[in-house]
Amino acid sequence: MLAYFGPQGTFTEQAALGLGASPADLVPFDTVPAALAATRRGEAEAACVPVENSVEGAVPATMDALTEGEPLVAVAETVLDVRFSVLVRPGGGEVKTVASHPHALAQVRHWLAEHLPDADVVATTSTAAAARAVLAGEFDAAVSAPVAVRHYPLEVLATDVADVRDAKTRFLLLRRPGALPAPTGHDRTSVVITATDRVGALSDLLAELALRGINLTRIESRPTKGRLGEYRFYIDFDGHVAQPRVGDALAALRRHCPDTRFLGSYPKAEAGGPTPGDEEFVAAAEWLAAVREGRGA
Ligand SMILES: O=C(O)C(=O)C[C@]1(C(=O)O)C=C[C@@H](O)C=C1
Repeated sequence: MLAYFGPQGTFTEQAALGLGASPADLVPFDTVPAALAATRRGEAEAACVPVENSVEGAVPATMDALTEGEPLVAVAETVLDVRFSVLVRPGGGEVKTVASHPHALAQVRHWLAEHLPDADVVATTSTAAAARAVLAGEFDAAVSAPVAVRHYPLEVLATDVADVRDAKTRFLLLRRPGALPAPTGHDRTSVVITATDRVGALSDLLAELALRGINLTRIESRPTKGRLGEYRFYIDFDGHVAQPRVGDALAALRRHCPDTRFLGSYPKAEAGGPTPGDEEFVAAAEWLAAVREGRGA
């Protein structure tokens, strides 16, 4: 069973299918924490959840759920283009209320102001939950994934709705810790670190990556929910932990901050340049071994 952030017809369902899940294996959960909890309990083999959007940024529910509870690690990612359809009940009258996931609403703010200026905007747990609620008569219109209309007998009021062209959302496939995906040469590593409160703490962490020629691809912070001013940093960087330079960097991060959680090394969805090779790291380790054994200098 593969858990995903549902119900049927979410972007996340499409992401899970794009990652090779078979439709018969997919089981929807109404929230990201619920999909991850089913995976932690072993009821689901893996969970597919949204992690960040190019317009609205990180999905806080996913970030928090990744640090609360037993560790899960990402084994794959995928990126989807995000454009919405606005769905209404067939023959439905005036649109007085429009519903969707907060991330979706944030991506169509201008469109709503122009086309449905008088409608009340209501947040739902997901874009597909909004479509389901429109069908049930709770709201008049839903901002949904285009595929939602295949699952819910609604009418399409508008297609291709997006304030920002080329908006994209990134999704992760997460499992309980186990064998890591093999390095491909185009990988990403994710960690979450609770930085200690001292001068230069974050700069020291980032320097460990820079010193080893590792490209930082994302950094986000979330409060620890403990003391005001105490943060967790979600850091993504190029490379796979199996590579000497990346493994070295990860150990250094862990030395700085014992509260470091590994969130996975997995192939990148979008091809970038290959991660720099590790030849000089391997050569230096061999040289050091020789020095220690009295074979070299
Ligand atoms: O509600 C959905 O359809 C989702 O899969 C969630 C989500 C998100 O969390 O950003 C995914 C893609 C879109 O950016 C809007 C909503």
